[in-house]
Amino acid sequence: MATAGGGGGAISLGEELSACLLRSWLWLLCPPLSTCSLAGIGSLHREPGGSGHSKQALMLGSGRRRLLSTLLQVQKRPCQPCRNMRLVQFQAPHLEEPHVGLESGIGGGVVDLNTFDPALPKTMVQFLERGETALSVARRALAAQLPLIPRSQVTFLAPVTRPDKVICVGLNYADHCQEQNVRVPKNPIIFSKFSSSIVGPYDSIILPPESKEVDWEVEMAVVIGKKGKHIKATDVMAYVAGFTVAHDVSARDWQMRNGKQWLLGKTFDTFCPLGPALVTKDTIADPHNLKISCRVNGEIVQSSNTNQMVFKTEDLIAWVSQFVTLYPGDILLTGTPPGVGMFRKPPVFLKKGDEVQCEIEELGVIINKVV
Ligand SMILES: O=C([O-])CC(=O)C(=O)O
Repeated sequence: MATAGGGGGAISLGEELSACLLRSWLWLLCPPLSTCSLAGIGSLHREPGGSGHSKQALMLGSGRRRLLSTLLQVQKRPCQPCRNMRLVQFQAPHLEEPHVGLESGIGGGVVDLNTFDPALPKTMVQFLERGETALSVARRALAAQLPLIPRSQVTFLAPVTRPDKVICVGLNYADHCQEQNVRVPKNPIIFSKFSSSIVGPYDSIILPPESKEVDWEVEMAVVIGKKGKHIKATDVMAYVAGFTVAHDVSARDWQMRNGKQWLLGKTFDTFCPLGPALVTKDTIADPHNLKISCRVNGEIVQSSNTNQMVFKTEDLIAWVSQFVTLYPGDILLTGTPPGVGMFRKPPVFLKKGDEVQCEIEELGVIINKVV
């Protein structure tokens, strides 16, 4: 599993891409080895005659050995899906203010897009407002041999801060409806969080003294890329910038008070960790077929797939945009799978010292300590 920290080496994103291309090439030559991390290949290289894999390594011809050596020089840590475009907002000690960047794969270092092109805006909302112009700069940066800022020097902010809206969807997994004995809704159930609840992917969740029942909810979030109203389901993807991981932290006691308006229970400060990256839609194979999970103190509490969503991104955005204009940077949380604390027997709630990891395949993992 990907980790939040992990040292970024002094390699460039271009080199990392080359490693991926070389690895694909290696797959053609030697399929079983290509599924190992490059670090793994390193150990195969050093330990001939050990495991079955090592024997395979020994059997390689000189051409393949040269290829392996090249790979080892290029990168010695696992190569995560590095063709994703992973837009981030980050801060680093040498910067006066946060910048927009590219995360070089899950757990990798960061390319500073504002250094690559000083004309680019420094916030994601403004970056998205520039549309294709900004995205094409990011694409050029992805393809270039740019230096990476090591991950150890980077503080990640949420990929979007202060959007116009954070829209949420309730009861969007049939089995989450089942665990609370309610019917699957006929139309999406929409509520919201204030944007002040957004925090970064590794920031703390602050337990409010006003609540005794704070619960977890992993969710996939959609990030809007273009202004739109009355968007047809068939046109929705043209309005989507990409996807990220969200945690819809929920104070159950307050969710059910206040005339049963969910807002207060959902919008305490720090109740919307997001990130680490906005993965652009064109670089994800299928956002509606991704494993999604939540761990509390290392133990899996939610485990599902986004293919279980009742209403998919197209239906949700078509529905919501009947009522409100969507703007670049708006966030839509798409609902949580079963396994929340409130419906356990007995119920379980978050307490100080807990650590929650929300993970979605291809998108990444956010890790938030409860304080
Ligand atoms: O269970 C809730 O509180 C509703 C909700 O946010 C969801 O289903 O994702």
